Amino acid sequence: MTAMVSLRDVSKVFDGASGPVRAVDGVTLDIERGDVFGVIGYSGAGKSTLVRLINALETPTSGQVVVDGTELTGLKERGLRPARAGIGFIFQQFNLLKSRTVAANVAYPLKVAKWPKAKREERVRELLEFVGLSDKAKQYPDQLSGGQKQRVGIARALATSPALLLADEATSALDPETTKDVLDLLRRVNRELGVTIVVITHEMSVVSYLCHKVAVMEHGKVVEQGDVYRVFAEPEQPVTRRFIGAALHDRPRPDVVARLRERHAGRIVTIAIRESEATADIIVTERLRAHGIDGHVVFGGITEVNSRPLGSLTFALGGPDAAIDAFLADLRAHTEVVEHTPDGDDAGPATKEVGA
Ligand SMILES: Nc1ncnc2c1ncn2[C@@H]1O[C@H](COP(=O)(O)OP(=O)(O)OP(=O)(O)O)[C@@H](O)[C@H]1O
Repeated sequence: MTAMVSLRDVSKVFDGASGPVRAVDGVTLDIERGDVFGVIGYSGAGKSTLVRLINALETPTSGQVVVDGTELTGLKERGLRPARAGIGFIFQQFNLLKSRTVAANVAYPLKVAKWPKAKREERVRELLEFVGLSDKAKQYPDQLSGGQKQRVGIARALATSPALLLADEATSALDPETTKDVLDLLRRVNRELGVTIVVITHEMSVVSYLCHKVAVMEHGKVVEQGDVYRVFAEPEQPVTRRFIGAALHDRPRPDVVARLRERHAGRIVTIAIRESEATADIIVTERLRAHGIDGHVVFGGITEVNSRPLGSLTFALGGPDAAIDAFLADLRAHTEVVEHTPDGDDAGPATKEVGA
């Protein structure tokens, strides 16, 4: 089966005030059917332009864009219309019609598509039930909370049963609790309705909660892409590491290490917890006992990335140095271990096999 979205060496150049701007620069990627695909990057990285190329609101300067088997490149306005109709869109600012009720907002694309009234009403009922807003049908957008407005936005985007849903910063205007509700709804859209979702975001937490795959953008280029867990566990690019550092608060920063050292006697060591070491706490506890040394957790956390555990735990270790060295060598055969020494971080011998 072909990919839902396929970009081949796609570039978009705008005429900026001070010369041409390569908003998207030679991007090649495939978004498979049924995936939730995240596109992450800082402001100006080219994310919005990339989505606008996928839904044919922009035409590429060069390269090829294929959506659901249709090559968009070269199509005229009339040819683009059916392609756009197969794509749902949700926005940061919801873009609801204030003067119309919730039901009328959801019905709007069906009206445009000339559905008969009775069919429209039935579909709206079904959609409002799916997003949990059946009781709000007659209310107006201003009477709803941000999360409820985005639910209406999602219902409206799904009205004509698109195979692809594009979400551009869809949760950026929401608080964390509401964000989680909306992300849970998007998960259901993907799992229960089989809709492929492309999520544009600057928040790594959104990617780790919702996405299967991720592409990291910087200066118009995709600098890294792949399985979300792999990218989180083994980031290759500095920009990716910065995003992950902001999402995982489990690795102590230098100032935190300095405070830990003041508070705790012994050697301070951070141990990575990966899915391959799902029982890492047991391994650590067992090895501590086997080597006859003391250790207690002083910092860290384990989070879920794509529903799999990832994080790290920092220990203060006490006992004879030789025993601690043997313990660290032992653990390094299983996972990444960093010792925070007064001279800086020591990741151990370069030949260690990380995550083996
Ligand atoms: N119509 C346009 N004309 C000129 N320059 C543009 C146009 N649209 C985007 N750009 C420029 O292209 C670059 C990428 O913009 P884009 O909006 O795609 O980035 P982004 O990653 O979505 O950022 P943000 O999250 O701030 O929207 C920016 O430098 C932007 O100024």
